[in-house]
Amino acid sequence: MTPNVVGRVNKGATGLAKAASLPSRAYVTFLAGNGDYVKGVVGLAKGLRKVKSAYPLVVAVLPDVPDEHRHILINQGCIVREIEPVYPPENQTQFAMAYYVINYSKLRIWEFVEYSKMIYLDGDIQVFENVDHLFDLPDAYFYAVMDCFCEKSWSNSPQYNIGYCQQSPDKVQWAEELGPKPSLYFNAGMFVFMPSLPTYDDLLKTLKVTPPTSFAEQDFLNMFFRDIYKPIPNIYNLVLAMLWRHPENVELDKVNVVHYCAAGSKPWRYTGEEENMDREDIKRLVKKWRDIYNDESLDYKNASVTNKFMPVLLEGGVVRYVTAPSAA
Ligand SMILES: O=c1ccn([C@@H]2O[C@H](COP(=O)(O)OP(=O)(O)O[C@H]3O[C@H](CO)[C@H](O)[C@H](O)[C@H]3O)[C@@H](O)[C@H]2O)c(=O)[nH]1
Ligand SMILES: O[C@H]1[C@H](O)[C@@H](O)[C@H](O)[C@@H](O)[C@H]1O
Ligand SMILES: [Mn+2]
Repeated sequence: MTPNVVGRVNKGATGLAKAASLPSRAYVTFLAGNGDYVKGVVGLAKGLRKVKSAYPLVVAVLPDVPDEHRHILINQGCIVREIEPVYPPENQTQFAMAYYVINYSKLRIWEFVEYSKMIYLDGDIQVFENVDHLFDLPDAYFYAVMDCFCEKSWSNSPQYNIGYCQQSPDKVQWAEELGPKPSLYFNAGMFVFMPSLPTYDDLLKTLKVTPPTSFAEQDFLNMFFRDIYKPIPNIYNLVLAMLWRHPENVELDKVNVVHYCAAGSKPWRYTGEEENMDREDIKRLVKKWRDIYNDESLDYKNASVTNKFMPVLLEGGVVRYVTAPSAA
């Protein structure tokens, strides 16, 4: 099989030949509905451009994303791919938090096998440093950042109830009477994975016989990839609650990727009124996101030619996206 191609092309034909031997890689995010998450994805596309990521951003959109939003994304250089929704087994959605049920559809990204490796990023994530090196992590593992159990969103869990968090496992010890200590648990807003049709089939088959739980596909992915999960440092997905729950574990100046997942922290609708939102560090991070979102020089149409993805026609008429040849 011809290897898939996405890569930085530096110089004309030599560059293309080189690109043809590169594995194909892309960032991928997920978009549902006609609300304002499209702003998050635009911010993310511009953030990836700002840090000169060599790989495109694929947006997996549900059918309910309006054309107008799809056009906004295409005009920002994104590759828009429609996916069908995935629902948990019938009549069982009450066990997952309603807001998260739609996230099961994220499982469709395992079908994107024209890419050999992808980095999934939620639409409420921003990248402040280039993290392309994460694509070079050894294959065959599932990489993500460990979550924190201290926010109210976890209040239905035994962890929250006894005050146990894997981020500070010595503060409150796991209570053995609750059963075996839970495996390491990741936040599913960011992960490095390898699309694969056998894995995709297995994911969907397993989902059919797995009762939904509070954090929907996040719980499911944690269960499914338990044996190959490798934690990576929290600089690759800073869950904002870490700033007030585990400040000793955070080196803010080293953080590459920020996840605006705390209640009230979405930068495109931030008011500062919710709990913890008037912190100086939060205000600074929201401003950093907004500066990128509002920076017109980062719009695809204004981006320098070396930082744009261009479709090229390869042998067999296959279209792949590569960055444009530099003018040099
Ligand atoms: O109306 C919506 C809601 C969500 N999303 C997409 O779904 C993602 C997940 O939603 P949130 O970012 O609002 O959720 P959280 O970060 O609080 O949720 C976390 O837990 C979820 C459990 O389902 C998912 O695993 C999610 O990736 C993980 O970051 C969004 O970023 C966005 O990409 C939309 O497009 N439209
Ligand atoms: O994915 C969820 C979500 O991001 C919540 O906002 C956060 O409190 C949880 O820790 C996390 O598991
Ligand atoms: Mn999120």
